[in-house]
Amino acid sequence: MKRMMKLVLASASPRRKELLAQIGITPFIEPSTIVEKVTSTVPEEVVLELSSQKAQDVAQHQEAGTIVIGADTVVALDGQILLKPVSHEDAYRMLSMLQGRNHQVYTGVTMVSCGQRENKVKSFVEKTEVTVYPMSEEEIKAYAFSEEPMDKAGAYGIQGNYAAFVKGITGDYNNVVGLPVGRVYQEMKWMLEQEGNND
Ligand SMILES: Cc1cn([C@H]2C[C@H](O)[C@@H](COP(=O)(O)OP(=O)(O)OP(=O)(O)O)O2)c(=O)[nH]c1=O
Repeated sequence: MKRMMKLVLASASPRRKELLAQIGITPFIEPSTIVEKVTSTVPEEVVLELSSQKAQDVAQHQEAGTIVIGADTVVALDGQILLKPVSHEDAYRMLSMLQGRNHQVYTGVTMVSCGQRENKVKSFVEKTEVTVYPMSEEEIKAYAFSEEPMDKAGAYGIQGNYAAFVKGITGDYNNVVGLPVGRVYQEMKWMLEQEGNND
């Protein structure tokens, strides 16, 4: 990327930080403190709203020349949103619904480029289809009552033990883990090029 700028990741998710590190980007970490509120029940709209709230919240305190990235990931089954489980029983319920079926993972990303006078904002949604093998009662219970599901949308981590149950995916794997880094890089490059052209 041609210009030096400060990058802030408005996220407490260690996975998002690691995915950026994988492509050589070391962001400052400033998780947003907003109380997440949504006006929609459509997965694509929900992740856009939440990613925007997180990025805008953190962008308020930044100096010009900073880019803030906010992201939000949900799992959707037949259009119904599955967020993070609130308990192991809740994880068990979600995992029972997902086994033997296809579902979608949506990550919304909002990038705010902080300027002297105004901020520029770019948002997008990335979708990945995931097919899950049938799971036995014992497998669902063992996984649901492990620590892995608790901080993850849909109660699973494709990057962890749940890989044993993933038959296939269509789309970006990193999107399921919480950040479609390829698209983030491309969109950020485009954003900086546009700003360079306007200088
Ligand atoms: C489906 C799936 C989700 N996840 C994670 C990615 C996200 O961290 C989490 C969804 O929660 P989010 O609310 O998107 O993010 P977060 O609370 O972890 O972090 P922050 O709000 O501060 O940005 O689920 C996996 O790690 N693996 C998976 O396979």
